[in-house]
Amino acid sequence: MTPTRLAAPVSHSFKLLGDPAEERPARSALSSLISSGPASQPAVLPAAISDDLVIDTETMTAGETKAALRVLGGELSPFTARARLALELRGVAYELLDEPLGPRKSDRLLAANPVYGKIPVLLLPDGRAICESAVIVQYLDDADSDCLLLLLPQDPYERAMHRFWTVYIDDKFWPALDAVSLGPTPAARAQAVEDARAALRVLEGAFGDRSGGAAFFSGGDAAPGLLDLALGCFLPALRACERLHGLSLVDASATPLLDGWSRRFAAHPAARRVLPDTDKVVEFTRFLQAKFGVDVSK
Ligand SMILES: N[C@@H](CCC(=O)N[C@@H](CS)C(=O)NCC(=O)O)C(=O)O
Repeated sequence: MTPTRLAAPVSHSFKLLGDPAEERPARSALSSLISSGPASQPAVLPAAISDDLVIDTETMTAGETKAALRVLGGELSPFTARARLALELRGVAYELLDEPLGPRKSDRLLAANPVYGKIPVLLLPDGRAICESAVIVQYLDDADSDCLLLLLPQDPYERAMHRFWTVYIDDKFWPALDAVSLGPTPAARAQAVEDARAALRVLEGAFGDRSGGAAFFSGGDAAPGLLDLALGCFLPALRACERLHGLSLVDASATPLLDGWSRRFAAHPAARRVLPDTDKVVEFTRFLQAKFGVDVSK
C-alpha cells in the first residue's frame, strides 16, 4: 500500500460533549490526543495501516462534527464500555463503530488489532490503533496530562495500585463472573459463583483502601478513575448474572462498600450514557448460553 499523507491539523474535528458544568472540571490540550506530529509536518503513515482506518481530514470542514477518534467495539461489550467511559469522562467526542459478532472478524478489526483480534480498539485519526481497554484509558491520560480530570491518580504508588487492581479484576473477577453463566457444567458454574464472591470480597477490601472513605475507587467524590471504570464496566454483566440465576453477588450484607459504590457509579452521567440496560445483557447472555450449549436447567 502506498503511504498515506494526512493533512494536519486535525484538532478542529474534536467536539466536546455534554454540559461543560457537569462532572468535568477542566479540559485542555485535547488536540494533543492526536499525536501525529506538529501541524506543519504532515504525518507519513506506515504502509501497514489500512486506508479504511484513516480519516480524510482534508475533506472535512472546520465546523464538521465528525468525531476524530473512533472506537471499534460493541454496545454490549464490557471492555468497550471501559474505553468509552474514559472518553465520556474526558469529554472527548468519538464514534463507536460496531464490530459484528461471530467467528469471522472484520478485516478492519484484524488490521487494527492483528495481535488479539479483540475489541475495543481506539483508532486515532491517522489510522494508528491502540488496543486493550486499560491501555486506552491510560493513553487518554498520557495524551492530555495537563487536564485536571485525570483517570489515574498523580501519586506513583496509587497509580501502581490502580494498575494492580485492574489486572486483578481482569484476571480473577471477570473470568469467574463470566463462568457463572457460561461455565460448561453445573459444577463449574457453582464453583464460579464461589470464585466471583471471593473476588468481590477482595475488591471490597481494595475499595476501602483506595477510596479513603470517598465515593469512588479514585479517592474522589465526583469523578471516577481507572479502577472505577475497570470494575464498573462489568456492572451490567453482574446485575444480569444476578437476575438470570437468582443470585445476589453485590449487596449491602456481603459487600456493603461495593454495594454503595455500584449504585453511585451506575448513577454517574457517564455510566448512564454508556452502560447497557440489564435486560439487554440478560437477553445477550441467554443467546450466548444457547450458542455454547450451556444448559442452565441442570
Ligand atoms: N483484555 C482485553 C479484552 C477484550 C475482550 O475480551 N473483548 C471481547 C469483547 S468484550 C472480544 O473481543 N471477544 C472476541 C474474541 O475473544 O474473539 C481488553 O481489556 O480490551
